[in-house]
Formats: sequence, structure tokens, C-alpha cells
Amino acid sequence: MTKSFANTDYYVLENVNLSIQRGEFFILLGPSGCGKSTLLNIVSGFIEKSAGEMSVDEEEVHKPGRNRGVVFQQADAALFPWLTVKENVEFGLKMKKVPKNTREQASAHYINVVGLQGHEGKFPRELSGGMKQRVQLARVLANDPDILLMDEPFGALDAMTRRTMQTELVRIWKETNKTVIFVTHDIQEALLLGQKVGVMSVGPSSNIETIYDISLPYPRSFSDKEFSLLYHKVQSHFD
Ligand SMILES: Nc1ncnc2c1ncn2[C@@H]1O[C@H](COP(=O)(O)OP(=O)(O)OP(=O)(O)O)[C@@H](O)[C@H]1O
Repeated sequence: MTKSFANTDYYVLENVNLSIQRGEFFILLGPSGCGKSTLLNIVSGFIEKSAGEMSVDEEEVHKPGRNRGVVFQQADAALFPWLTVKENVEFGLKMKKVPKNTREQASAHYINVVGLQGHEGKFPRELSGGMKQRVQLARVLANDPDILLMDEPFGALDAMTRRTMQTELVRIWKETNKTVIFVTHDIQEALLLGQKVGVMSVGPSSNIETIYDISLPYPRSFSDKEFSLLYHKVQSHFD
């Protein structure tokens, strides 16, 4: 698959060849500007590729679909400020005309999954950055997509909250068996989370340079010797 934007004369992505299995936790890792978000947006259906093929469950993707849920970096832009936590989480279900009691069961469940019980009636302005990110995640999970597409979702959080959210995400992924495609430029985050880490080459004409299989058991630790060996191996791509 190849992508160039209409107003540019170069390829952002050129001959990306990638296959992600159902249930996999796949990381797209690369330096700023290499095209990670562009690739994720093509998978989500927000932007159209220029050439090649991109399919989900053997169906060519041309637009967003309910089998893909997107978690953005900035929760503030994704949440409705005039809706409470509960109403934000139920929003997609309401659009689908899911009956009220089913909606309420789903929101109660996913608010619990992301650890926000007791905060259902609060508005986004009354929440911390980490809590807002949890609401966004609960809302996406409530829609029950097969695939979670996450674009640096913890990039704007402080280090401690980020660490907690990473641990929670691994737990949720294991519990729900969803496929996760997670964009980051942070090697540590990639190695803490991913079963596979696809390293993207520096753009333009970026593609997937190498895919690492990370067989370390969860929860992973920075201090593990194998972790640090892998870290240096991956880092060498960007030296
Ligand atoms: N709508 C657009 N029109 C023209 N060029 C674009 C457009 N969107 C992205 N680009 C270009 O595509 C390249 C890749 O951008 P992209 O946002 O995908 O990178 P990224 O790896 O996600 O970066 P970051 O980590 O900084 O978010 C950049 O050179 C960017 O300028």
C-alpha cells in the first residue's frame, strides 16, 4: 500500500507490506513524521490510500466502520464536554439506537473495566488527563469493535499515569481478546506493550523496516536483561 497526499509530490508511505493477525497487540513504532498516524488513519478509514490494498477481514477499507474503534491522543478533542462520563460512554450506543437499559448495562460494565466507577456523573472538565483517556477508552470498548486503533493514546499523560494506563491496557486486551494496533514513537512503551513491534523507516517513502516478535511475558519490566537487549537492538534503527 502506498500513500501520497494530493498537494505533495512525494510518497509518505511507499509499498507498506503488513499483515496483522486477529487478537494481536501490534505496535507501529517510528520517529516523528514517518507516517505512523497516516498508516493508522488509512486502517481506520479516515483517509484513503493512493495505491495498493488495505483490507480488514478480507474486506477492502474505504471508510470508517464499526469493527474499528479509534482512541486519539487528545481525549479533550474526542469527548463531548457537555456530556457526563456515563453519557459520553453511551454515545455510540445511543447513535446505534441501542435500548436504554442495554446501554446502561454496557456503560456500567466498561466504566468499571477502566476503573472509573463513582465518576459516572462528572463532566470531562472535572476529570484528570488520565481519567479522560479512560472515558475515551470505555466509550470505544462499549461500541465493541474487533480492532482498537490507538494513536499515541498516552502521549499527553504524566509518566506515572501513563505507566498505570499501559498496565490497564494490557489487562483489558487480555480480557477482551481484541486486536490492538498502537502507534508510538517511544521504544520503551513499544516493548512494554507489544507482541509484535513494526519499526517504520524514516520518511518520506516510509515502510515497515523490521518486525520484532516480543516473546517476553507480561507484565514486562525495564530492568529485565532481555528487555534492555531488545531496547538497544530497536534503538539501533534510529541511531
Ligand atoms: N493532510 C496532509 N497533507 C499533506 N501532508 C500530510 C498530511 N498529513 C500528513 N502529512 C505528512 O505526512 C508525513 C507523515 O505524517 P504523520 O502524521 O503520519 O507522521 P507520524 O509518524 O504520525 O508523526 P508524529 O509522531 O509526529 O505524529 C509528514 O511528512 C506530514 O507532513
